[in-house]
This record gives sequence, structure tokens and C-alpha cells, in this order.
Amino acid sequence: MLSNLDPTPSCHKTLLRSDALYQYMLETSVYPREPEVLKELRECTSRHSWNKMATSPDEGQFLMMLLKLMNAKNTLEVGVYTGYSLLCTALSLPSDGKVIALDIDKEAYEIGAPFIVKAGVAHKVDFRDGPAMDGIDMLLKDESNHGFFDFIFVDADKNNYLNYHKRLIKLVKVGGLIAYDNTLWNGALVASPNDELPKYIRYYMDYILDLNETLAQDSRIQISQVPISDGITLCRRLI
Ligand SMILES: C[S@@+](CC[C@H](N)C(=O)[O-])C[C@H]1O[C@@H](n2cnc3c(N)ncnc32)[C@H](O)[C@@H]1O
Repeated sequence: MLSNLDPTPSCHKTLLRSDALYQYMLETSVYPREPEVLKELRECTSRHSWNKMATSPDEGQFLMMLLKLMNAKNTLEVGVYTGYSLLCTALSLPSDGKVIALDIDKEAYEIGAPFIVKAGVAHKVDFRDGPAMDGIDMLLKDESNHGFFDFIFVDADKNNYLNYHKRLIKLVKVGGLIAYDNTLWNGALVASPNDELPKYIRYYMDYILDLNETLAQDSRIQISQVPISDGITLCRRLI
């Protein structure tokens, strides 16, 4: 199931970089180190109409670095699409690691699933079809999941990010990370009121503004907003 909102602009670069510089970075330090199976998944996804939603390869490389540095073992992903970030995660976990992956779009997940199998990491992936809020509430019901996750990646319905945050802060362990994607929202956060913005950018903009302000005030977390891709805010749980 895919949303009706217009996905026109590329989320793969922030306004901070020129196209040429971004291309240079991809060709010099990202593509040469991108595992073959991720490349194949990216190429397969590029034929899909909503391919701009996929996590960019530079952001994927960054997530893989983070997961390795943290020795992450138990992770949760909210918003899978065809699974680029999911496969980055599964490739970075130890062989007994697990990623629970929540999405309402099983059809998109199934496009990427063969690449997860090909990579030999399917045993680490637990895909759960359905609204992410239900999946998260289900996890919360079991107290053994509280403070269980090393890393949580959130890349789904932006209007719910703050509702997710209220819940996810209980699921991530103290010292663990929640990463919210698209927190620079294609640069629209600083657009002037007269600027023409695609419908879906305008629709979610206030939610992202609210999220950014709320995270900045939340004393339970340390934050770092990283201007990679469309912006990712890392929240390390402190208490
Ligand atoms: C930006 S894409 C995720 C991209 C993905 N991380 C990747 O690397 O390709 C957003 C995804 O969130 C999913 N989504 C949107 N609303 C959702 C909801 N309420 N519950 C679960 N998934 C949702 C969409 O189906 C879509 O696949």
C-alpha cells in the first residue's frame, strides 16, 4: 500500500551540498564500499515508482558504521519500504542479532526480501506487517522488551514521530539510540511562506518542526542532528 502524497523531490541530499559535490562523495567513498547485495537492492528499488523514499547509500553507510560502533544486537526499524536500511542493519548485526521491522506495506517489503535472503541474513529479520503503532504497543505490553533495544531507526509516517517517541523511549535501553530520519525535511523547514512546496512536504512540515523542538527540550536524551541525506536526529537515552 502506497500513500497518495507526491514524492517529487529527492531526499538524498540536503540543501547543504551541491549535486556535483554529492555525486563526488558517492562515487569516491560510498559506492566503492557498498556491499554488492545492497547495490542490487538499490538498483531493483530504482525501478519502483516510490524509489526516492529509500534510504540513500551514504546514510546507509553511516547507519552501518553506527551499528558496528555500538555492537548493536537487538534493533527495531519503523518504516521498511523495500528494505535498504533494513538490509544495512541486518548486515551489521552479529549472527545472533535481530531486527524487528514494522511496515504497513508488505508488497514493498517483498520486493526487497529476496536480497535479504541472498545476503544470508534472513534469520536476523522479523518483519511484522501492519501499522507501526500497533506493533510498538504490542512490544510494550511485554515488559521484557522495556529497555531491550540497542538501536531503533524511525523512517515512517512523520505525523506520528512524537507519538512513537513517547513509546520508543521505553523500549530503547539506557545508552541506546533512537534515530529519526528526515528531520531536515528537504530544507522546507526554513522555506519562506510564499515558497511553493510539494503537497506532502507542506503536509508533514509542522510535525517535523514540532519533533525537532520537542527532542531539543527532552532531558531524557542526548541528541545530535546530523545533516546527512535528509537529516537524521540521533537520540541517546540517558535515563
Ligand atoms: C521512507 S519509507 C522507508 C524507507 C526505508 N527505511 C528504506 O531504507 O528504504 C517509509 C515507509 O513507512 C511506511 N509507513 C508509513 N506509515 C506507516 C505506518 N503507520 N505504519 C507502518 N509503516 C508505515 C511506508 O509504508 C513506507 O514503506
